[in-house]
Amino acid sequence: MAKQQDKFKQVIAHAKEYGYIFSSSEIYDGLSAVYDYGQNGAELKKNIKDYWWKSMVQLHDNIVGLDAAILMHPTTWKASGHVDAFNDPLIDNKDSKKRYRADVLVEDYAEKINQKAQKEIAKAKKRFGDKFDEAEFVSTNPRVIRYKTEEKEILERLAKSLTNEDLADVKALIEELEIACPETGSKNWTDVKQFNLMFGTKLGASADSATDLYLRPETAQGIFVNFANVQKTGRMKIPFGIAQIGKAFRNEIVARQFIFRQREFEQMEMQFFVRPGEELTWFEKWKETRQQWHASLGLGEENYRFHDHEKMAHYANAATDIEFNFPFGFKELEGIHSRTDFDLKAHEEHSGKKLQFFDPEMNKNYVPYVIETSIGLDRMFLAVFSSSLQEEELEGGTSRTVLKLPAILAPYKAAILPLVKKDGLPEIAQEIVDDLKWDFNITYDEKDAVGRRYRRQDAAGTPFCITVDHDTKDDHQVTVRNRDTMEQKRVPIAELKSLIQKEVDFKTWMKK
Ligand SMILES: Nc1ncnc2c1ncn2[C@@H]1O[C@H](COP(=O)(O)OP(=O)(O)OP(=O)(O)O)[C@@H](O)[C@H]1O
Repeated sequence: MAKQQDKFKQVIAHAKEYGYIFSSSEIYDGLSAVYDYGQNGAELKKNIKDYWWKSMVQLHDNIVGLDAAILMHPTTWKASGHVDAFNDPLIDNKDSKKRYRADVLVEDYAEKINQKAQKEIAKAKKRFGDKFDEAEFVSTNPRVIRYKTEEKEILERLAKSLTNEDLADVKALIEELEIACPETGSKNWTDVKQFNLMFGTKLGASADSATDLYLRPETAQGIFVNFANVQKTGRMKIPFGIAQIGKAFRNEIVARQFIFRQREFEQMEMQFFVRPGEELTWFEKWKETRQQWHASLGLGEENYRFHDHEKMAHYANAATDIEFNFPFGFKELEGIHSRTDFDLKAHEEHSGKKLQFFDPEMNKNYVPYVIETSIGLDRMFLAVFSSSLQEEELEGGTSRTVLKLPAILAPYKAAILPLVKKDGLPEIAQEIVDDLKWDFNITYDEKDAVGRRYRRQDAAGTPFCITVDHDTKDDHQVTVRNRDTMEQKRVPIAELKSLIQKEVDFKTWMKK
C-alpha cells in the first residue's frame, strides 16, 4: 500500500515537472478536481484521441463521427433519466464535516477485507512455491473463505439497498460495520441523501427570462438526439455507429485520485445501433474489439481485467467495465453497455419525433438497440502515463527515470541534439529539425552535456535522441539512441524519416 502511494505521488510530481499536467488556476491555489494539460500533456492527449478516433471512424466504414454541443435542450436530461436518477448517495460526518459517497465508504471497507484474503493467498504462494494450487487453496482455507464470504455479503447487501433506493439501509450498513471517517475516525454520521451530479447553468441574460440548463454529464445524449440526422444525411444502414469525443461535467461528491475522477473531463464514446435481438452478439464483439485496441498499445495484459456488472443501470441489459491497474489499484477505465432501445424510445416520447430505422431486409420500422463503448480520455491518459513511468537500475549502481510511452502516443517522436553548441553542429541539427518537422513533432535541445539531455528526454518520454557530432559533417550520419534499450547506432540523415515512421506507423501498432 505504502509502495502504491509512493508510486502515485511520483506519477503526480512527474506529470507536473515534465509539463504534462498542472492544477487548474494554480496561481490561485488551484480548483479542486480540475486540471490543465501542459505542453506535453496536450500532445499526449491529442495522440490518444487520434488513436481512438482512427480506430473507430477511419477503420470502420459503418462508423461516422459527430461533434455535438455541450449545452443541450433541458428536456434531453428529463428523457435520459439524468434529472431524476443521476444521483450518488452521500453522507456527511457530523464531527469532521467531511462529505463522502456512502457506497464508496462501504466498497472501500469491503476492499480491505479482500486485501486480507489476498495477503493470505500471497503468503501461501510463497510458502508452497511451484506446488501451490490457488483455486484449491481459496476454496479450502477457512480464513480465506471467511474473508471472501464477508466481502461478498457486504457488497450484495449494498447493491440490494442501492437498487431498492433504501438509503436507510445503506446508513445501517455503515453503522453495523462501524465504518469511521477516514480522516478523523469519527463514527457520527448524518443520514444518507441522494445528490444530483449535474452542473446547472443559465441560458440568456436576464434573470427572469433565463432558462435553466445543464452542462452535459455524458456525451452519449448528443449522439442519440442526432440519430435521425446522421442516419438520413449519411444514408447509414443498421448496423452502424456514431463516435464522439468531448467534454462532460459531473459535480462529483468526492473528487480524488488526480485526473481519475474530475469534475470536468473528456469522454470518447461510440454508440453502435443494431437490430433488436442482436444486441448481445454485438456486445460480445465490441468487448473483444475494445480489448484488442487496448492490447495493441502494449501497456501489459496483466494490467487489465473485465468486470461484468450484476447491478445494471436502469437502461442496460448487459454491462462490463474494462478495469486498469492504476497506481491505486484496479479501477474502471472504460464501460461497455448494452443500452437497449431505452434512450431512443425516451427521446421519441419526449420530443414526439420518430427515431426509427426502416430495415429493407425485414421490411419494417423499428427503434434500434444500442451498444455503447465509453472510455474516459483522462483515465486513459493516466493509464498510459502511470504504467509507462519506470525507475530503472543501471549498471554501475546508477538509475534512470524513463517514461516508456508507446512511441505512437509520445508527444515528441525525436529530440535533435548537437553534441556541442559550436563548430556548425547546431546549424546541421536545425536543418534536420526543419526537414523532419513536416512529418513528426520534433524537439531541439542544445543545453547541458549530452548525457544529461538523454536523461531529460528519457523522463519526458521521447522515443529517439538524434545526436549530431563532428563526424556528421563528413559522413552525413548521426547517432540515434533508443529510449527503451539505450542502444545507439549510426544512421544516414537521409534515413531518419523512414526510421521514425516505422516506429509510429498506425497500421503496425493496430495489428500488434
Ligand atoms: N469524474 C470522472 N472523471 C474522469 N473520467 C470519468 C469520470 N466519470 C466517468 N469517467 C469516464 O467516463 C467513462 C464512462 O462514464 P460512466 O458513466 O460509465 O462512468 P461511471 O460508471 O459513472 O464511472 P465511476 O463509476 O468511476 O464514477 C468511465 O468509464 C470513465 O472512464
